Amino acid sequence: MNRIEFFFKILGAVICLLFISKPEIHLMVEWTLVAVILLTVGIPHGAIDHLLTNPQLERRSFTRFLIHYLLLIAVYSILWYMAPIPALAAFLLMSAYHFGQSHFLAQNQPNHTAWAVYGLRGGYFLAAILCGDLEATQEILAPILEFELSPVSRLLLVAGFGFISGISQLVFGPKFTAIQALELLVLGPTLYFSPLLVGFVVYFGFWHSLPSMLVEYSYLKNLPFCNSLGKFSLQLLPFSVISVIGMGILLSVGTRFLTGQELILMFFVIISLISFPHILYMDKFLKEKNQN
Ligand SMILES: CC1=C(/C=C/C(C)=C/C=C/C(C)=C/C=C/C=C(C)/C=C/C=C(C)/C=C/C2=C(C)CCCC2(C)C)C(C)(C)CCC1
Repeated sequence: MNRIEFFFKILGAVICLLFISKPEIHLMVEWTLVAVILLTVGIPHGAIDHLLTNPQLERRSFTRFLIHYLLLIAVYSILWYMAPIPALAAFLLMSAYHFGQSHFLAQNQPNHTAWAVYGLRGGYFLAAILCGDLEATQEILAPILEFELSPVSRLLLVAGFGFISGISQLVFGPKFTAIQALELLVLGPTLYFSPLLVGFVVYFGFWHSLPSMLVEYSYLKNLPFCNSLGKFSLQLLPFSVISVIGMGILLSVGTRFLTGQELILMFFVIISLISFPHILYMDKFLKEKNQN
């Protein structure tokens, strides 16, 4: 594991432990953490999908890429509008796969079983984040979905996911690394006991976005316009800024009509919209460049 990645994963674990041991930490600190991680790695890691498709895109192919990207966002927005529960289910399933994928960035995985191994691994960590602070998850989802889960069943659900995820890797590969075993045994419970947004943003930032961004950098760093960290960061900027401005406008319109919890749901819906094309492009990129 890269030293930068290692440092931020340790930092992430420390942040979670701090919030677990001092639940009275002010909500403002939690939101600042969310904002900092999203703005520095969360949003930018998806903002160079065009370069991953083809670093030397000509004008025509770039326009085709943009239209395709925006069409996918539009189709998924319609699904959210017409059928929010299936849209949510699709979001959870694709997030599980996408998050799981980033636990295997350095390993080759035979294609026909990869979806199960990735989906179960990401599903385990997502389940730990969502079930660990179920009250907060329920509050956010309340405008579209009401559900109950007893404390025992949530624990069984998360443990079951973790167990099947471990078994699936033992059966289908790739070979377990010490880090992966540690993540299954230590990261899962840590996320389970963390407050919802802290667990989510730490995992999303340091276990998904940062490692993905490092893979993107190592792919692009031989090209003249990306051959230093400064130039790479410049490439991340345009679409990150456009996305942040777009999200800001939508959320500030939302503040006029929506309650606090509804706004948080709206925020996740917006994230799901930009994540849909990103997940497809990233999957293609990783399969071609990294994972066979
Ligand atoms: C390129 C481009 C662009 C940009 C892009 C970007 C910037 C992207 C990004 C991307 C991204 C940034 C992605 C992300 C992803 C994420 C995810 C995948 C997530 C998931 C999550 C979840 C799953 C959640 C869950 C939950 C919680 C946590 C709580 C509450 C409840 C719920 C369930 C919601 C634009 C559009 C401008 C234009 C065109 C081109």
